Amino acid sequence: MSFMQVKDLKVHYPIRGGFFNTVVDHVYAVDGVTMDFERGKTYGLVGESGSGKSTTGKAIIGLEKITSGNIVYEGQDVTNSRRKRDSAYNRDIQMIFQDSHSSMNPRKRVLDILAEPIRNFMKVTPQEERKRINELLAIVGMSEDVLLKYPHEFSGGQKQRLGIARAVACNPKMIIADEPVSALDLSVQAQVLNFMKDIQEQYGISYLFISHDLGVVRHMCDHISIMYKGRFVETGKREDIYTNPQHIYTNRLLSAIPDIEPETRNERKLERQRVEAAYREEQHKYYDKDGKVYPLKTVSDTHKAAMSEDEKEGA
Ligand SMILES: Nc1ncnc2c1ncn2[C@@H]1O[C@H](COP(=O)(O)OP(=O)(O)OP(=O)(O)O)[C@@H](O)[C@H]1O
Repeated sequence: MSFMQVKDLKVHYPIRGGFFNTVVDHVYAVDGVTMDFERGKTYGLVGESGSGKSTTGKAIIGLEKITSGNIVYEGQDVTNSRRKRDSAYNRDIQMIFQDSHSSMNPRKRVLDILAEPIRNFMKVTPQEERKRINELLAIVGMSEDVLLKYPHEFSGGQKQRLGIARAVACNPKMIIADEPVSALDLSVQAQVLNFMKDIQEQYGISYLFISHDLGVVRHMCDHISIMYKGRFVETGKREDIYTNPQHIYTNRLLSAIPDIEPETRNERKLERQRVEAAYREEQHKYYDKDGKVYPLKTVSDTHKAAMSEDEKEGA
């Protein structure tokens, strides 16, 4: 049963121009997308750069103005109340970004970064606030020493964990994760993704997981929409998207995933080496009109050979 629906969401940015700076056109960044979110599940939003994924996430949380469409949360239309600072919706729906560093105030210590959402949304005593901060530290597996540190003192993976701790501070129902691991090394990516999954299992959080990478999404998502130029070209369960993609664009994204099975990877590597070797060899050959092969060393040799053939013909 879904707890939140996004219906026919559109975000169009006006393009201004001309002498009077009037609206001459629009960027149709999001052009009519519909989504259903279920408790404890992960909804993947995948597409190439510029397809409208981030704008969708930001529009849902209230960081972008919606042109038309609706967001219904637990039966209430919240389309216009998303920007109210203290609304239940804003407490329940949180967002984490690719670059957690720039989403944290560099002049604030971890203590204040974690305390901020608690003060905004929980209305608790200072003792309760401190208790919650300690709980958050336990969730991310960090000691109290980190509380007096600043964001720049942490590695990328640690910062992303802190970003997640901040997002879960007020027991959200859903986290919108916009490319949460794409700035991290591969090994750290896996740690952060597993951490997100653990939190989901423990607290029943739903994710809207935004990524350009179908390989990463495969590990995380139950349901996936493929976005292209502001629209969904395909939506379905994870298994269906991976085993039976319907749209050519989905196929293209799938073919970009490096294979993770070691044997297949090895076979692919050998095949690639064979193709590359054959290609290199071809580059050093010149075929005349009758299919006779001449060895060539450089590209200019190719021209010379071709020219001499022409000269011969002209003679
Ligand atoms: N404030 C804005 N004004 C005008 N156009 C914008 C604005 N923000 C985004 N766009 C355009 O909207 C389209 C969708 O951008 P968006 O950032 O949502 O894509 P994306 O799929 O998240 O890509 P990326 O992964 O590169 O962020 C792009 O063409 C982008 O240039």
